[in-house]
Amino acid sequence: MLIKNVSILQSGHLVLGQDIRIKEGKIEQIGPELQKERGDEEIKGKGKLAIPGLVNCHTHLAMSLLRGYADDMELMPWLEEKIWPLEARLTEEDVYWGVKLGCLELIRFGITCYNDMYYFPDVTAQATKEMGLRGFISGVVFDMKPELLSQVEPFIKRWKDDELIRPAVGPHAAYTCSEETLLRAGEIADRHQAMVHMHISETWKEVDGFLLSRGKSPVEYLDSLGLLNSRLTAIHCVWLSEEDCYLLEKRKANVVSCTASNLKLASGIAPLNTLMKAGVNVCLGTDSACSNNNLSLFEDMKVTAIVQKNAYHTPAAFTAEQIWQFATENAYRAFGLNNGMSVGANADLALIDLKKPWFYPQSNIVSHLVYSMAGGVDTTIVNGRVLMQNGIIPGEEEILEKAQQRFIRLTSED
Ligand SMILES: C[C@H]1O[C@@H](n2cnc3c(N)ncnc32)[C@H](O)[C@@H]1O
Ligand SMILES: [Zn+2]
Repeated sequence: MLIKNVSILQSGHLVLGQDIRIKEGKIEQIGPELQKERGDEEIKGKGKLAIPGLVNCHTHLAMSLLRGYADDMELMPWLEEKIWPLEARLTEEDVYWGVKLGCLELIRFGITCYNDMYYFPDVTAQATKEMGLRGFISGVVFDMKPELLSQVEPFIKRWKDDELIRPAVGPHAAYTCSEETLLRAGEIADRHQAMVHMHISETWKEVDGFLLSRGKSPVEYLDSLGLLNSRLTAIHCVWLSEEDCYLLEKRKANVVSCTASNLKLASGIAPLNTLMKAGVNVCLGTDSACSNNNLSLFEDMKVTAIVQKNAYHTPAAFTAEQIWQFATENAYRAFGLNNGMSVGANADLALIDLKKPWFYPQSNIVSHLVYSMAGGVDTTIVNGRVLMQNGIIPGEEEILEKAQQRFIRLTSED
């Protein structure tokens, strides 16, 4: 495949007139006027910017079915009164179509890889594979459904050799898993060198509860169980002490901020500047479409930037370049992905139409991507396969209809 005459970013500057050759899922060559080889499919890149795909580092993709279902509530009543009762009725088919609906949205926002935690992880993995995205999929584990713990290792074994799916372990949170469950989840992950995906210190009530009952913050408690390491994605981390930040750095854990979701649930604002100063690898996730309520990292990049500036009382707290790194390079580091606009990297790319008013005047493009971007991308490619071209995703109509039907079935008993 040859993407012709496209613009790319080099050290933040726009370089026009580049061709990108993709072979066997990798970027093989980048440069001006590459020769078309026989059988090369050609994609017209004129007027477009090619970016390395974004990574959404925290999702519950199937919850796209519940968009708009429970707004304007705090986390625990939201979970206990609305979400968990409804999830008790979820079937595999609901998850299948919910994930596909979520994949459509990821593709439209130039996200080529995502980190998910949910029920029926085999179904999530299967639907993701059919949609063509790269996914780190964790089977959720908590004590409300004790059978989940024994299901996670067989799930990892079934998917561990897949090209695009990386199975992982998702202990839901320290407040929903016993010490025993957390230790078992950690052992399974260690045995398979799998990632661990966990909600940590999301609300003040959670942290306060741990300080009172154990005399430790959730981060300190999880460290005492050996769960903090470079294979951990610590989601939310809103209520951290400075000591927590340094401990996360010492253990090389990755922190994923879900700024919009945290704001919408009124959970608070994560101390990202303090984490950055401590040297922690910070990434971004949307959380689910039921608490965000979309899966756009462009929106989360902007919200994160402007909220952090206010939290630290200075617009200098974060630059557009730093925020852009959260959604790209930092995420690639967290998941060990060889992504980027370079030869040999995974051909996980998105093309963005630059002929839009929000990209003019064409000056500081990274600033435009973080602060001005509206709408979605034009074309999305994962592992060298085109998932959307010029805004068209094959099969989209059916997925939208099926998602509507599943939602009606799910909520008919409410
Ligand atoms: C995987 C499990 O996590 C729940 N879930 C969804 N969003 C959040 C959140 N912000 N915090 C904690 N749990 C959440 C899902 O509803 C599901 O029960
Ligand atoms: Zn979550």
